[in-house]
Amino acid sequence: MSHTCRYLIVLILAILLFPVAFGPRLFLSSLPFASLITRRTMSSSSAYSQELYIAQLAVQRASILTKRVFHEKAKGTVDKNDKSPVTIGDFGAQALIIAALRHNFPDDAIVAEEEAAQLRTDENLKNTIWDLVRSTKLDDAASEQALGGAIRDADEMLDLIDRGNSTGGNKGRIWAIDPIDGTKGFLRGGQYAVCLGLMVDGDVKVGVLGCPNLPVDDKAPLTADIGSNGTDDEGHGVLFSAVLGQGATSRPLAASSSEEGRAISMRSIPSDSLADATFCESVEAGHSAHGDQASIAQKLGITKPSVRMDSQAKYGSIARGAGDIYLRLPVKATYQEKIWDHAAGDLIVREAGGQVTDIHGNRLDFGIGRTLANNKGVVAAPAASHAKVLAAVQEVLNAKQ
Ligand SMILES: Nc1ncnc2c1ncn2[C@@H]1O[C@H](COP(=O)(O)OS(=O)(=O)O)[C@@H](OP(=O)(O)O)[C@H]1O
Ligand SMILES: [Mg+2]
Ligand SMILES: [Mg+2]
Ligand SMILES: [Mg+2]
Repeated sequence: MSHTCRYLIVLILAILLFPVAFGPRLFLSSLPFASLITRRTMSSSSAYSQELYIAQLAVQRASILTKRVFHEKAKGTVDKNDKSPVTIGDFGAQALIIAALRHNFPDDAIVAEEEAAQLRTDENLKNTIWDLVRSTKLDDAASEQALGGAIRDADEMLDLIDRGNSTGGNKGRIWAIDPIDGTKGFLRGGQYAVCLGLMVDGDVKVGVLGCPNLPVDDKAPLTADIGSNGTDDEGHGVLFSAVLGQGATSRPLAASSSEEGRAISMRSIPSDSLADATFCESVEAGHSAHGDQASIAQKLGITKPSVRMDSQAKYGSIARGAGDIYLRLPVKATYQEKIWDHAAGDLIVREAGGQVTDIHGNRLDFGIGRTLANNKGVVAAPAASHAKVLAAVQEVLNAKQ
């Protein structure tokens, strides 16, 4: 074998073995769009890793938009048919999340809270939202590219918002979006959450909650937070995530996508010492029955006052042990809870060691449409004490009949 031939063989072997010797991450990082490629390749080992990655980025980007609305804009509040408020932040965040999902998972169905009908007849409102949407981007260009980049024009934005009109069900892949959960809290400067969940055949597999006004610190004490906060300072903004069977995590909402989440878990409180527990409930008395909830707490020997906060921030807070129990007892027998108000939070709490059921003890059924028509109310607690909490719920409700 000639020298040249030997030299060529050594060179070819060196090229082939380089990635093995120095690790695929190093090799891939030398290619264009490196962070995107490494992220996709390296995280593909666990189930739903790509869905989680995109969902986290989409929620981060939408949260940037909602914070901009809070700080920079008149909120553009309009009343929906049911008299609940919706703001330019709700529409804009929904458009951005759906754009990211359509780019990455074009065949998936989407159930989202808002619709574009009002924007189609109000040019001013449409243009204000379009202005926000087209100018809201993630700082990191590779992450922005992973979400598919900019939406083409205002009309495409309206069509994207209306892509969230799936009827839901228990077949196939369906995303549930609440672009701003706790809109009233958002308007008050209190708690709100940007919520995204993926259901497959009716079962929630991935859940992500962006909570811009919760403390980053998982150990921060839970305080009733009914407004005037909206500080958005250094210590606020947390992203909760969970994948079925893989646990739940939290990380700063402003963190880069390469930052690993911290594992979170519910406090383990023995069912015979619930007196120390902290329970959370809605701020709005029209959304859950404060009186019944107070009676249940009393029955359980809970002495601390309830912590009232808006939105699925309640699920995130109990999942990281800042609180323990979330009670949402129906005010009106006819109200059907919406799947986007619970999908992400339900999974995050269960993956953190909790149990979530309705007042009858049934798991929430996300597979029958846009609402939880098979369920009434919500009872979320650490798995070991859920039965005791549920018994107290039923005693109080039965005594009323
Ligand atoms: N009557 C009734 N009963 C129960 N729930 C209702 C009711 N009406 C509205 N909603 C939904 O409540 C969502 C707000 O969540 P919370 O109740 O947890 O927060 S709040 O304290 O009331 O703001 C809120 O979500 P957003 O609209 O996304 O803010 C509503 O979907
Ligand atoms: Mg709403
Ligand atoms: Mg909601
Ligand atoms: Mg909402």
